[in-house]
Amino acid sequence: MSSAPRTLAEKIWDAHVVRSAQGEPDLLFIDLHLVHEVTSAQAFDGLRAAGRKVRRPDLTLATEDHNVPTNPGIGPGTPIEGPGTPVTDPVSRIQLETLRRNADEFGVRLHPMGDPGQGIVHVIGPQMGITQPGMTIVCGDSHTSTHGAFGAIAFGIGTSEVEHVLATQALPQIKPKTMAINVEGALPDGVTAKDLILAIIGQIGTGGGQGYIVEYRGEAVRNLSMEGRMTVCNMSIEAGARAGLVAPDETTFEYLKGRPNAPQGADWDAAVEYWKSLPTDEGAVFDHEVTIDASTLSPYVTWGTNPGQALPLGAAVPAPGDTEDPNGTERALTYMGLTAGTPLRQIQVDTVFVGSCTNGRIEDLRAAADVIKGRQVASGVRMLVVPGSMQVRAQAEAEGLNEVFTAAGAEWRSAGCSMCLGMNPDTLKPGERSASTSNRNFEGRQGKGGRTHLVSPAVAAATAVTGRLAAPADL
Ligand SMILES: CC(C)[C@H](C(=O)O)[C@@H](O)C(=O)O
Ligand code: SF4
Repeated sequence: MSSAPRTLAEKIWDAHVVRSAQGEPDLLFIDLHLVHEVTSAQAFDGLRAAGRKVRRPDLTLATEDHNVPTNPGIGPGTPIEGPGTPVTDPVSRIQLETLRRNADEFGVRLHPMGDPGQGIVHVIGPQMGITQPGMTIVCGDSHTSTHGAFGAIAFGIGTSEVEHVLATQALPQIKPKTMAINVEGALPDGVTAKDLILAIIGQIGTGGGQGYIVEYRGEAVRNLSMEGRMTVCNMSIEAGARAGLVAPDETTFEYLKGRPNAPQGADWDAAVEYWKSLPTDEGAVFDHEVTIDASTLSPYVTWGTNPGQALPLGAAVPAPGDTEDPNGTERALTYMGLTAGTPLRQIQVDTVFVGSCTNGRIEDLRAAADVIKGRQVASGVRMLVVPGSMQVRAQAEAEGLNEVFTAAGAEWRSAGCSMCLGMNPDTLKPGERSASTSNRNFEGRQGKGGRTHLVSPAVAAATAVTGRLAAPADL
């Protein structure tokens, strides 16, 4: 092996190449394959048709997340069909039934709706300690980049690739280029990981990461919790990046230690020693570098229909002529029903959603609860708080956060993707406007005709109180 300095991404990549040939993609070994109901059915069909088995069921984990309703009463044994099922949409039911049949037939572990281990695929991996530094992780889901927060190469794949990984536990991949995003200085008080990633995408654009694995570096990133790092890595894909990662450090080890699937005893010590060898070497060269001054940031919100259309909350809706893409801005403003020059703080919402794989973890719920505690959701506003997993839900309940939310007039729900996207009953009606802690504000994302402003959990909670886009400092 060469002794030239390497980046974190290059080290993980090199350690997983099982076959490399000039002019061909590398064949990578995959350490963890996550599966959900939306992108797996055809892959299992393909295996069945070819008479193949799942090569490594021990490295494969499935959950139900996109199609599950989040009615408060859902628990172990809640049926997905028959009288009394909360699953009313036939397509959702078929997808859930199919995943259950496939998991059973192919011997894949599955956390079904209502199971205490169930949750959004990108929330349960980390919470189980199954997501670890140095790994290669794939899932038929673009936000697989979330797991990069642990110093893993984690990326979304298509359904034919899902089939390939199920059959072989390997995947041919062209090596992406490397980019460093250096976030220097400290985030000011009240500025969160979500604001940081919205600011980054606002700066580099939704195509800015295309062709790259991004490593987030610098003081502000080092100071983020694991939850915050997951929020940042989660949205790498919204900047077009193949993956996003953060070097493992004491924060990572502290988070993992003692989790059910984390190594133990001597194995733990050996793992930590290996993980400590992963960070980018002094002198390693990235193909591209971007520097962000954290101290200049403030709470960010989106005004348009892609995550790059983000501005500080103190700004106003831009005029088409003031942007690089006047036509795109014009179209976004029309869809969003906004007028150029309107201060963002004057935008009124009728729905607030706290949840998703971006901001549905315990720390996110704590941040929202902190703001809403002792206050009331504004009249005419509906606030949904949806834990990213049943375990997050249980923990939040143990901390009394559910009572904080319900006392404020918010709805406390069961775990799932929920209003992040319109694949389950939690949707916006045409023309409704949300402040949402999720990651995509595309046209129709939260329901046909729905309008989405992406925000942090703290901004979501403050917005619920005032009924207009607001930060906690405004209350
Ligand atoms: C349904 C799934 C394929 C999709 C994705 O890949 O990201 C979804 O999770 C999303 O967030 O849009
Ligand atoms: S929470 Fe949203 S972004 Fe995350 S996996 Fe579900 S639908 Fe995709």
